[in-house]
Amino acid sequence: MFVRHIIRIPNLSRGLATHARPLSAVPAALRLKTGQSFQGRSFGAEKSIFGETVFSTSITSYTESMTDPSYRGQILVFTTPLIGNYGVPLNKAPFDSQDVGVVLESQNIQCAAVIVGDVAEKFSHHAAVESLADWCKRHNVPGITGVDTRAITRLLRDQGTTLGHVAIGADTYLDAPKEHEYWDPSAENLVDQISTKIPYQLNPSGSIKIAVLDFGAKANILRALVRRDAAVTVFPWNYDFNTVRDEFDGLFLTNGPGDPVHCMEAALKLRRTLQEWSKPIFGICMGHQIIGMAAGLDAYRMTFGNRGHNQPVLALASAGSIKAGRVYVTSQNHQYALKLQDPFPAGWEPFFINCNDSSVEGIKSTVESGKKVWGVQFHPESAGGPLDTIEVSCSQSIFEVMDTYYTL
Ligand SMILES: NC(=O)CC[C@H](N)C(=O)O
Repeated sequence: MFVRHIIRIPNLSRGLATHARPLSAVPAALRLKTGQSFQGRSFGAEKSIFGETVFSTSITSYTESMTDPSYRGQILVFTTPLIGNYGVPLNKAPFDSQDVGVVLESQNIQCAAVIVGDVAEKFSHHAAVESLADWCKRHNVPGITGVDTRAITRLLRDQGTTLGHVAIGADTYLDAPKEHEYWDPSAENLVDQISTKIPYQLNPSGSIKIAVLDFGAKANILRALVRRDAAVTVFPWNYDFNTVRDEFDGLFLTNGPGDPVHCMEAALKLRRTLQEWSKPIFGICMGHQIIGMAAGLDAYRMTFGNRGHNQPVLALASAGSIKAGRVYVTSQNHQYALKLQDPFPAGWEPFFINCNDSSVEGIKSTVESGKKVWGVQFHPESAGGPLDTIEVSCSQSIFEVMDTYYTL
């Protein structure tokens, strides 16, 4: 009996530590436009790139963060020292009417590069099929390991998000780029590069019809809608929803990369929707910023933004299962925020506020306005991140907006 039991143990071998290919000793350096430089070793693609250097305080979910389209153009520094220890899963789900066909947040790695203190050369997870280094190599994304990410983070916290150059191999011996050579992703309309070009549908036989404006949607946002049996139609970010709005029960605006000012066109179209349409509208992150701009609020660039899965937000109003005065721990990834102005535009009120920096974390239409509109700066759909707001906040997404304000 005992022997038989032991013989079965190899079934568990997928969960045991797996050795990835040993890392190369190719030198690598992160050079910041402000002059500082950090030397380390290359992993992933041996290719030098430019980008905007940001840090994330998330402890897990490097695979979800790296495939989140909102990280496009960014050099992502992880403050957690050991990254890669559970490898990378096969990023494929059945591509059918229910799903966009991935298990992570999009098909590709979206960030421009990753910077880690110590990349794991061994990985261990039952779903892992490759190492972080091999995954980066396959996607032509460079990484640097062996740098003091704490020092980089302290710098970025003081001087703000900074343009950077990831130099690999021979490039590390060359002079740092001149100031004007640094590429600034926020000057481009990144949303236009990533948004779907043509409308498509998920779960067409769903019981409630939701239109989604795609600014660079994380897959889990679409899954969250389908899971609640929505028939989801995903439109390009600048599609004029006003031309089809009679066919829908609700409108959802997704997350997305870059400066929201490039999407002013969408905010202006939404302004008309807000004036003429009274069905529920809900937005996450970029979607929330677009709703705010349509309502007449300004968006501004924060010093270093908020990226991580441990951001506390205070609810200022009660609505649905949200209780005023409660703090919720949330997942975030943003550089811009809506300006807290006093008074708020007529018919609107702040909904959540960040406990660390007092930035606006949510807005909503007032009950008196008769509208049913919410936006949250954080990611209630939480992939990755704490599940706190999945249960208790507006993460019930547009459905909770609907439940809160009217019965379907
Ligand atoms: N995750 C997002 O949607 C981010 C929104 C916007 N690109 C920002 O950085 O603030």
